[in-house]
Amino acid sequence: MCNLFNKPSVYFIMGTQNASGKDPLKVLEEALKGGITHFQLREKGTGALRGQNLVEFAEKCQELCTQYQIPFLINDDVDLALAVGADGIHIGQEDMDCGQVRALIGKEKMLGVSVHSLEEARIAIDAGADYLGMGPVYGTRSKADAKRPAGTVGIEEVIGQFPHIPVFGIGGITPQNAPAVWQAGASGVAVISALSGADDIALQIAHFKNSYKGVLI
Ligand SMILES: Cc1ncsc1CCOP(=O)(O)O
Ligand SMILES: C=C1C=NC(C)=NC1=N
Ligand SMILES: [Mg+2]
Repeated sequence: MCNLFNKPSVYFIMGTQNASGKDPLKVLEEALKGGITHFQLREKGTGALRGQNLVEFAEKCQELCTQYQIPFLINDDVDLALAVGADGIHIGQEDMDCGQVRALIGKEKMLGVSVHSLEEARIAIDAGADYLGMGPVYGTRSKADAKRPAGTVGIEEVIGQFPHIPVFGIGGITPQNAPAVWQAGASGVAVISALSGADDIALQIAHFKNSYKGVLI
C-alpha cells in the first residue's frame, strides 16, 4: 500500500459544486491527464447530487479514474463507495467509526481518516487507516464548517509520532504555500479550489509537484 503514497502526491478533491460552472467530469479528466495521484468525490452543499443521480455521477468518476489508473475515493458515504466499487473511502471524525468502516470495506480498499490530534491519529491508525488527512492548514472557503487554520504544527507532531503513516495536508493549499506542507513531512497535498478553479489544471499540478523539489527534507 505504501507505494500508493509516493511523495509528492497531489490528491484532488471535488464535488459538482466545486467545478466553478464547468462540467465536473471535464475538470476531473483534465486533472487526471495533468497527473493527479488520487481523486476523491466529496459531494456536499446546496445543489449536491443525491440518490440515483449521485450513483451515476460517481460511476462516471470511477470509470475515468480506472482509465487513468488513479485511485478513486469517496468522502463520507460508505454505501455509495461500496455500491460503485470505489477504491477507497475518506471519513471524518463525525462520520462512521473508522474500525466499523474498515470492517465494512475489507482490507483491500483504501481508508483515509481526517484527524486533528495525536489521539485521533492513534485511533485511526489502530483501526487500520492507510493515510491521514490533516487541516485546515490555511484558510479555506471550500468547507463551510472548517476549523480555524492550524498551520502545519499538527502535521509535524503526527509524523513525528507516527513516521510510517502517509499524511496529507488540506485547506487553502496552493503551489505558493505548499512548501511548508512538504517541509512538515506530508506525503501529499489535498486540494479542492486551487485545482478545480485553475485556468490550466495540468500546469497547476506541475507547479504543485515543482513546489516539492525546492524543499530540503
Ligand atoms: C475538506 C476540507 N477539510 C479541511 S479544509 C477542506 C477544504 C479544502 O478545500 P480548498 O483546497 O479549496 O481549501
Ligand atoms: C477532510 C479531508 C481531509 N483530507 C482528505 C484527504 N480528504 C478530506 N475530505
Ligand atoms: Mg465527513
